[in-house]
Amino acid sequence: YEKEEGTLRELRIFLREICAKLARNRQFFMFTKPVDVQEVPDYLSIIKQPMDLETMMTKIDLHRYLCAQDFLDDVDLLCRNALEYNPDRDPADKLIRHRACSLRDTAYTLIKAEMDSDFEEQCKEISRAR
Ligand SMILES: CC(=O)c1nc(NC(=O)[C@H]2CNCCN2)sc1-c1cc(O)cc(O)c1
Repeated sequence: YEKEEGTLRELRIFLREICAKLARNRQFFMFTKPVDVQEVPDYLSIIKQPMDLETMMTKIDLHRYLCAQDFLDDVDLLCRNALEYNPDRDPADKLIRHRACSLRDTAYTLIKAEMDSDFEEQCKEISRAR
């Protein structure tokens, strides 16, 4: 059991570094904090499950991610929300869609490049057993 806790601790350290790296990228500034409903009043009428990088960092500390794919599921949600809220040919919409896709691709590439595949397998095994 202690070994499992060690594995999950290592996963949290790894995910914090990935999340911090994404949040440092100025291209992703609009995804770093929850959408401000003062600025974007109709947001919650369109997007039912908001997600952002600050919320994801908090979820790491709350032990809500038991494997890297759980984290990437929230990256996918963040990206889908941006595509849904910004569907038009309007250049502002296109730019936000492009940035959202770039964030998603960057997250997958960083994790695949820096994560041991059998480490992720161990995490998934722990996740399945709980
Ligand atoms: C994150 C997101 O999906 C988002 N989308 C926007 N879209 C628009 O403003 C498009 C919508 N169609 C008409 C032309 N404007 S603004 C915005 C946003 C940006 C921030 O800097 C902070 C924040 O909280 C939210």
